[in-house]
Amino acid sequence: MDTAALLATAAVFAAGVLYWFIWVMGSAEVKGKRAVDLKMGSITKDKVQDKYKQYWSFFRRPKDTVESSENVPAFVDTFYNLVTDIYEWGWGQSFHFSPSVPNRSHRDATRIHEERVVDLIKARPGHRILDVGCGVGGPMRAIAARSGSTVVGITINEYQVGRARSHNRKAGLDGACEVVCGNFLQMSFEDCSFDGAYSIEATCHAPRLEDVYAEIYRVLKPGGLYVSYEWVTTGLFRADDPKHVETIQGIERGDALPGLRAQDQIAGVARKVGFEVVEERDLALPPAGPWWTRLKMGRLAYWRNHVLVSVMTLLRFAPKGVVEVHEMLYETARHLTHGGETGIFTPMHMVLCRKPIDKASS
Ligand SMILES: C=C(CC[C@@H](C)[C@H]1CC[C@H]2C3=CC[C@H]4[C@H](C)[C@@H](O)CC[C@]4(C)[C@H]3CC[C@]12C)C(C)C
Ligand SMILES: C[S@@+](CC[C@H](N)C(=O)[O-])C[C@H]1O[C@@H](n2cnc3c(N)ncnc32)[C@H](O)[C@@H]1O
Repeated sequence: MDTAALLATAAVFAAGVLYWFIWVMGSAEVKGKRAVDLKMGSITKDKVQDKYKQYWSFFRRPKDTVESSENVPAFVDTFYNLVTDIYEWGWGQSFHFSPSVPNRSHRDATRIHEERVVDLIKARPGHRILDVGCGVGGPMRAIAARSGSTVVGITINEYQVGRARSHNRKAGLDGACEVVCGNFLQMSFEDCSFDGAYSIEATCHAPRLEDVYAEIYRVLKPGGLYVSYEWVTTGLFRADDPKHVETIQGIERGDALPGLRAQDQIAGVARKVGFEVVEERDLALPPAGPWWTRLKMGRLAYWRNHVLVSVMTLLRFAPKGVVEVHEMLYETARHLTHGGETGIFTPMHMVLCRKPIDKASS
């Protein structure tokens, strides 16, 4: 091949890559995602690698030390600085799973799973509802819109607060949705100040579940309902099966969890802090459609995203650590899928609780 032909081939190839790059970004924008905006939360380029290493060294430390429990909220905050943009970009504004629904889109299935909360806690106009661990507010907006209630969300991550407020404004729901930055283990809200509360796949980050449940109990009005979708191991999990252990530890490490609890512990914790348990059920069990199929179907997209984040890192649109964080999430998706397929793990063990009517705070 002579030089001219070589140059022409190279030019065609470069144009192809550029066209593909623009197409990927364009299609992501059409779906409402922000392909060019992988800033990694509030972390600057140079700090991403350090934070990422810090995150891993934390999760490799021996478990159950008092010191690590105290540090959990700070590391969870670091984790969300690392993953929030990728989550939003690759999953949407709701950071949770949902049972798949035949002939319905992921978006619909997500909304259905969120709106179920409205019926469970009987949220209605005039109510003030607490969203414990609100992320960037996908569930909050769906629940406020559906119920006519006012929803107040709390998240430990400052970056998510900004994202959630901006989404609330764009959705015209900033009058109905409020977002505060804080630790759900020590909330600044008044005793008995909420008519209802919910947490969607968030309390799994608490080192001791009783601490967050006790706080929710405190801020609920007597008679108020609280529902939680909990991440737990099921009765099928065998601690003496190395593959089970690898999967569960993979889920814990890749999702910043201090340790998954067993399904049969949840109601006991709720009762211990004073709640009446109204209902308890794994929403992932049949006839519910599998929640993990959405993760499985994304293999091609993961590869595309990997190329995209690599190119963006190369062009310095994204900080260095993004590629590694993306790889870590890919690995986590594998563990989550295995957890779902084997049935040893569920992200939607639902527990519905009531604060007894004759009790004031604590
Ligand atoms: C409740 C929690 C988060 C649950 C899920 C929202 C996220 C768990 C794993 C995440 C993802 C895994 C693979 C990513 C993929 C490699 C990337 O290309 C696009 C984004 C992913 C699909 C990402 C999206 C969010 C999750 C599904 C935990 C933290 C308690
Ligand atoms: C997986 S996300 C779920 C977000 C939201 N519920 C949703 O479904 O989109 C978990 C959320 O819990 C929040 N969180 C974890 N630990 C927290 C803590 N100690 N205090 C406040 N928020 C916390 C995280 O910041 C994040 O917003």
